[in-house]
Formats: sequence, structure tokens, C-alpha cells
Amino acid sequence: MLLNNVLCRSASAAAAATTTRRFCVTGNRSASPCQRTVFLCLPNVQRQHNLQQYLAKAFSSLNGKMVKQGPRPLVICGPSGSGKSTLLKKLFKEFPDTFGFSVSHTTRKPRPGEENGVHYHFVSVEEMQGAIEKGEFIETAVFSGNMYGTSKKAVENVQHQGKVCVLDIEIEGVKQIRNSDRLNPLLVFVNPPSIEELERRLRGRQTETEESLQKRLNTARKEIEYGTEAGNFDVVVQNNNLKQAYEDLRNFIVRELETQQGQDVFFVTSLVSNYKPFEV
Ligand SMILES: Nc1nc2c(ncn2[C@@H]2O[C@H](COP(=O)(O)OP(=O)(O)O)[C@@H](O)[C@H]2O)c(=O)[nH]1
Ligand SMILES: Nc1ncnc2c1ncn2[C@@H]1O[C@H](COP(=O)(O)OP(=O)(O)O)[C@@H](O)[C@H]1O
Repeated sequence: MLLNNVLCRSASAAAAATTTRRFCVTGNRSASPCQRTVFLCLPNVQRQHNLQQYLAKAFSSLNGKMVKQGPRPLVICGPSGSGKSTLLKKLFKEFPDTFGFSVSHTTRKPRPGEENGVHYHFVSVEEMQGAIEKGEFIETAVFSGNMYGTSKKAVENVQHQGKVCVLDIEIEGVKQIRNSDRLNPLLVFVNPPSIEELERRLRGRQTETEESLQKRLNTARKEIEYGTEAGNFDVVVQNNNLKQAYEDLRNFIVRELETQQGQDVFFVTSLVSNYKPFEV
């Protein structure tokens, strides 16, 4: 039996399950496809079977809010050139099994080195519009003359692997997600030191034409205003110095995941402690 939650029988098991809320009651580890599942192995089959039934009943009688759908996704937002991709690259490198990237759709052209299906799904305007009409997206936006969107499938693909889903999206997409009760993500805003430094970094990246660069800088002013306004994001990561910015991002995420984990561990532990064998 696999439920989207964490079951920990000890503090060390809780520590081991630092990232996912997957939960599995079984005596057989190979039975579960999910990663970093915490297993509860019971001494005999009969007892295990009864606990499975007990937990299934307990979980199904709870309202949906208590049984979460896994770890909260992480949305990272900030002006073009603020350092989102650079920070995320470091995060994926440090925690390859914990975080998974939500691969967006876009109508912009690939840059050298960008792979279809890895960095983006590069599509035509017609394909994008068709997919929007079919209701395939959680959110969409137009940025600097190109369409972008997060498909339901992109997020599900990551969540099905038991990973924390990471979305790199701009402000209008963030607003759409904030206004829906869909993802309930943690919201991170990456703030550059100044517009002047942002311009230097964007020019240094050598990915933009002069026109696209000016569009990005114009949008950046509004984005910084919205992003740094109190209450719009859970944290603002100031990216003056890359090492410090990464440390701030990392610390925030780890703290948040531990908090989420702690809440679930407490919740499931109390369920298990109420379990009486053979009373299902
Ligand atoms: N709303 C929304 N924004 C996206 C999505 N994918 C990327 N973006 C944002 O689109 C903007 C432009 O991205 P990109 O063309 O890759 O340029 P870069 O940010 O300068 O590297 C960035 O602010 C991204 O965060 C998406 O699926 N939805
Ligand atoms: N703290 C920093 N100091 C100097 N350059 C940085 C810093 N952070 C990122 N960069 C550089 O700025 C450019 C834009 O960063 P990038 O991660 O591509 O931004 P974004 O994904 O937000 O558009 C890249 O060339 C990157 O190497």
C-alpha cells in the first residue's frame, strides 16, 4: 500500500525521509517504485495487513487538507538575469534526488545548449494555443513577446517521482498560481543588486539581442517592485554574491522541508500510536 505521506517509526527514520512524503507499509522494499520511501516493516504478515487496513481507513476518513499531496512545490521567480537558473543548477547538483524541474512550454527559440524536453518544451504558437485550449496548463504568460506555460503534466512528472517540484516562472504565472488553490507552493523571489548590475549580467550572458535585452530590463523594474513587496513571496533571496545567495536559498528550502516533514511525521506517528492490532 502506498499513500502520499510519510510514515516514520523513529527519529532516525524521520531524518532519513528528508524530502518526500511518500509512505509505504510493506515488508518488501522492492514493492514500491517511489524513491526515499520510509518503510514500516512489521514482524508478521498478519499484523502488517491489519495496520495497512487501519491506516487506509484512517487516511480515507480524514479531510483532504490533512493528507497533503506530497512536499510543497518550489516556485522561483525573479527578473531575467537575476540568477535563477544559476542558483537552481547548484541546487539540483547538490540534491539530485530531492528536486525535479518542471519543464515549461515556450514559444521562444532555443538558445545554444538548450535541449528540447530538458530546459523547455519548445513549441510553435499554434501548438501552444492548442494545448491551452485543451486545458493542459496550470498557468501561462507572455514574457518579452514569447508564450510560456507550466503544464499539469510537467508538475505531475516530477511529483510522481516523489521529488519536490521546482518551477522557474515569471510574475504573471506566480499571480495565477497564488490565486488558485492548486499547488500551494513556496514562493522565492531572486532579487538582483541593481538594474545596472542586472544589465551587466544579462549582457555578459550573451543570449539576448539588444531588443530582447531592453524588453527584459523594462519588465525587471516592475518585477522587482512586486517581488520585494511584503507578503508577495515567502522569501527574497538577494543575489549580490552567488555563494551567499545560494546559501540563503538552500537554508530557506531545507528549513521549510524540515518543517513540513516534522508536521507529517507528528501526524502519522500519532496515527500509528493509536493503532491496536486486530481491531480493524
Ligand atoms: N509564467 C511562466 N513563466 C515562465 C515559464 N517558464 C519560464 N518562465 C519565465 O519566463 C521568463 C523568461 O525565461 P527565459 O526565456 O528562459 O529567459 P531567462 O529567464 O532570461 O533565462 C523567466 O522569468 C522565466 O522565469 C512558465 O512556464 N510560466
Ligand atoms: N551573484 C552573481 N554575480 C555575478 N554574476 C552572476 C551572479 N549570479 C548569476 N550571475 C550570472 O548572471 C547571468 C544571468 O544569470 P542566470 O542564472 O542566467 O539568470 P536567470 O536564470 O534569472 O535569467 C549568468 O551569466 C550568470 O552566470
